[in-house]
Amino acid sequence: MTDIMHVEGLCIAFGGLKAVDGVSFTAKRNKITTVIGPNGAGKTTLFNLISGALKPSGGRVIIKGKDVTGKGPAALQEAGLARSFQITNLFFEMTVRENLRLAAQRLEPVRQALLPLRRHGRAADKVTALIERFGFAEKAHEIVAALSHGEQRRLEIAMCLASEPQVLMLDEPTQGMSHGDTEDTAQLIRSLTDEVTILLIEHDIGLVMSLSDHVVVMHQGRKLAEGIPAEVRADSAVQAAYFGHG
Ligand SMILES: Nc1ncnc2c1ncn2[C@@H]1O[C@H](COP(=O)(O)OP(=O)(O)OP(=O)(O)O)[C@@H](O)[C@H]1O
Repeated sequence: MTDIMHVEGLCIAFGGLKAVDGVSFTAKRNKITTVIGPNGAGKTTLFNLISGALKPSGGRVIIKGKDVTGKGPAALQEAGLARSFQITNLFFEMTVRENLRLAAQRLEPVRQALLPLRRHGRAADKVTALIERFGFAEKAHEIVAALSHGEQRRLEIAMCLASEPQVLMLDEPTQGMSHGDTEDTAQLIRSLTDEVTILLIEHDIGLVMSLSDHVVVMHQGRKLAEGIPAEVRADSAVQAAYFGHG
């Protein structure tokens, strides 16, 4: 089965404002689906509905055939969903390795949590693999506060992967990064699709075009268009609403 997540007719209103108004799309396994749209289009609210931070007033979220609509973040994590929160999940006074070790703790049996951290085992192996993959070998023992902003953002993504999710939601993962860091992070995100399905919010249109397999365009709470990057870019309604010309 290539579909891993179905979003069906999600809705929520704040007062009279329909922030997300009947949005549906499907995320394909091991692909990158990117949600774009002008400021206030409803992208973050859509992510909040999918990740369980907000309960929709209508519609459903199905992950691997299971209805997870309105379930809390813990149940969604159980269903295989992880969301990066722009470095707010990091412990700044702990080292890179310690942060990853905490994030990977979920892989250990519950009784293990009561014992001192083990040097070997599934969680420890995962941490070592992530340090390697994310290029932190030389910084594993540095405290997070000493890392650059780009490194902190990358560590946050690595932390999300530590619990071995199947769907990873990233909200503007390269925001505030230098050009070089953006390129490296884009390459890294692309490489992650061999193990995870990615759902992205991104404003940098160059990145959207080069990174996405599928693009969902939102405008005023609704889905305006979807398709492969070249298709949505050529769509006249998208050009008028998003690129500012038609
Ligand atoms: N908790 C809330 N209460 C009231 N209105 C809200 C709330 N959250 C979002 N909104 C409104 O819903 C609309 C959609 O906001 P949202 O943040 O989802 O848009 P966005 O596409 O993510 O925008 P941006 O690109 O600027 O982050 C906006 O008009 C916003 O003001």
